[in-house]
Amino acid sequence: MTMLDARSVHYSYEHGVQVLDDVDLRADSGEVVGLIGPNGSGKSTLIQVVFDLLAHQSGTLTIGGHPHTGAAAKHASLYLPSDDYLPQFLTGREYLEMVGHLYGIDLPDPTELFTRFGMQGRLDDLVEDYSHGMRKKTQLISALTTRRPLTVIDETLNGIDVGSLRLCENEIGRLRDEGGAVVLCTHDFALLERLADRIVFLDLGRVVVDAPVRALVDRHGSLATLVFDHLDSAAR
Ligand SMILES: Nc1ncnc2c1ncn2[C@@H]1O[C@H](COP(=O)(O)OP(=O)(O)OP(=O)(O)O)[C@@H](O)[C@H]1O
Repeated sequence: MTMLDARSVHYSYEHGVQVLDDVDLRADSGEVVGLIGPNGSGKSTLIQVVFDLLAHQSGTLTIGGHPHTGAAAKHASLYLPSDDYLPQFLTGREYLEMVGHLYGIDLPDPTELFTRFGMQGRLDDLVEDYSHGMRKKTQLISALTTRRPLTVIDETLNGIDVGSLRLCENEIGRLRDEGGAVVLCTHDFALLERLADRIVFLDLGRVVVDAPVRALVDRHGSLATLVFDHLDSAAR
């Protein structure tokens, strides 16, 4: 089933420059899609349009078959932003409970995940005392406990230690194996070669590649080479 279906999306910020130009982004159940592109290519803008954080201007967007602006779409999806913002006045446990309330679900006890992510004993500390990496990991734990049909992770994996990254890879793989759709926006191409099924490569607000990872690696040798070749090419 197609969990995310964004078609012909255009977006311009107020100054009028077009940032997204006829962009399609699809993610199916049981699929990890890697969203890549140079700085400023429009990845975060696209994700924010998908999550109705920026008002959609043209194109069609559905999540789980529902219009992306409606409650059913919002209930089916979770977005982890690139920043590490969490409410400072809550503990990690309270934050996760709040996320559970927002979705109307009882989340499993996060103690074990906190321990596995190297944060044992910190669940009842205020978020304001967490390091940057701990905040990122708390955001990730919210995704791993709410287990929405669509999870979009915008550079949330940057800045976490290598052991936690390994754990995340395994857990995102498990989400996918259980039928979840995951969109992973990252500059970590090695991670995507290990984890992603398909790559969507945005450049200057347009999709320049949408293909299975295996085929791309077979053709170019690596995702990095694919990107370098494109950036050096006259086609740009
Ligand atoms: N709030 C805003 N107002 C005006 N222009 C913006 C705004 N946010 C982003 N842009 C512009 O939109 C373009 C796309 O930015 P966006 O953040 O979507 O790119 P990105 O691919 O996510 O980049 P990065 O890899 O650096 O995170 C850039 O030219 C950026 O300057």
